Amino acid sequence: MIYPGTQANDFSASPVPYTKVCVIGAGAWGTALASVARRAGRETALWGRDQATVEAINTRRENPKYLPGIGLPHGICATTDMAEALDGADAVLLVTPSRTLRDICVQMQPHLGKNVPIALCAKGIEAGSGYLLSEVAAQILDGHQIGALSGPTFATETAMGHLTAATVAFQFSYSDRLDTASSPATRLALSLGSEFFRPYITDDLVGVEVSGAIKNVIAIACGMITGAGYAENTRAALIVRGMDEMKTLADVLGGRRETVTGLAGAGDLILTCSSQTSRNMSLGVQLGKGIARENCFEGRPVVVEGEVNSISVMDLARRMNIKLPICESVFRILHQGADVRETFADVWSQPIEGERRGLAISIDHPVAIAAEAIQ
Ligand SMILES: NC(=O)C1=CN([C@@H]2O[C@H](COP(=O)(O)OP(=O)(O)OC[C@H]3O[C@@H](n4cnc5c(N)ncnc54)[C@H](OP(=O)(O)O)[C@@H]3O)[C@@H](O)[C@H]2O)C=CC1
Ligand SMILES: O=C(CO)COP(=O)(O)O
Repeated sequence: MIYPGTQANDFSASPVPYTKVCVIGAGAWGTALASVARRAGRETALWGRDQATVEAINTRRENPKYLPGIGLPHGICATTDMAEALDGADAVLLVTPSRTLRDICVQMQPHLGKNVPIALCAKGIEAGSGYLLSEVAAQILDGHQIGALSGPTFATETAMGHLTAATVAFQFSYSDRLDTASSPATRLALSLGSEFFRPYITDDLVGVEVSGAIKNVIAIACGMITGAGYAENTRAALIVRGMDEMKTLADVLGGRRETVTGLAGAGDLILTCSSQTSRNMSLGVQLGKGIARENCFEGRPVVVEGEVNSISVMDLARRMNIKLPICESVFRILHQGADVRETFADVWSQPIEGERRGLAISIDHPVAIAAEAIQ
């Protein structure tokens, strides 16, 4: 039955998969996504700046630097030549860390085919400007549709072929079935989907990007309280209140709260706030135990997006005049030398408020009332 105001799927307007997917960035996630594209049957190019890594991928089907010991599928063409990688590509996945995005877009721009869509796979907000990554890319790559791919996706697991789901977000209209079929979200989902990888689609790019940027900061917070000896109840509370911070930022930037409850928000929080495979959670645990930053990860440089993004998220929150207490705590501990236990105790004793923000409830916390009564 078709209900009034709804439309049946129009299978006559079938989406067409892309022919050649180019992945920019041969780190852990870029290499895993190249495997996803290849396993889905796409012609797949992988651009990396490190000659030794590129050679190892082409000759040994392994990325020894970022995914040691994990076999890659046949047929990924890795190269250090940006022009060669992008030649003939009709879809691009951009997978270098968020701080490199502006530079990489500038490098890509002369070699991109007309109208080729770009899905951003890094998680973050630009430092200094407070722009979403899609805003940065749109400033440089005029004429290209910009979207995102995000979700609960540890690169090692995806590369090994463990079942993984993610969200592909490009702006389009759900109400127009032709638009839906031709949207890059639909076409990219079709291009990457396989028995190992299940993409979902959405038009809420802002909700997906905000979720990805904040979840890394919340994962650091969960690591910090775990390392400092708090229990599971506390971590669960932080995950859910962290999700509220995502909803609040998504709301003011024009995203949808419901997106935050999906794979890119709740899904990624559940994954990265529960496992020390997450670099963000792992950094938090080490800091919570009192290990100095320079000694975390045994001194190896490791991309921890939440570390720098705690600064950009707070800059954006101040500009939008909203409060994000957990993100602010992480910022104060990481960048202002605040103490882990004192900072989270402070969050815990804030005035009691409605679980959904905006409700007109604000009463002193019982801890504060009890302290006053004793005096
Ligand atoms: N790893 C994961 O499980 C997931 C990661 N992500 C996101 O993907 C993004 C990339 O992370 P990930 O792949 O894990 O990072 P890695 O640390 O594994 O790899 C980073 C890659 O970026 C390259 N790189 C660094 N700086 C530059 C630069 N200035 N110009 C060009 N290339 C550069 C590195 O090259 P080189 O080796 O030469 O330094 C390396 O290939 C992050 O935003 C992360 O949050 C998202 C989902 C899952
Ligand atoms: O984003 C990720 C999984 O979805 C990877 O998380 P980390 O960067 O914390 O390792």
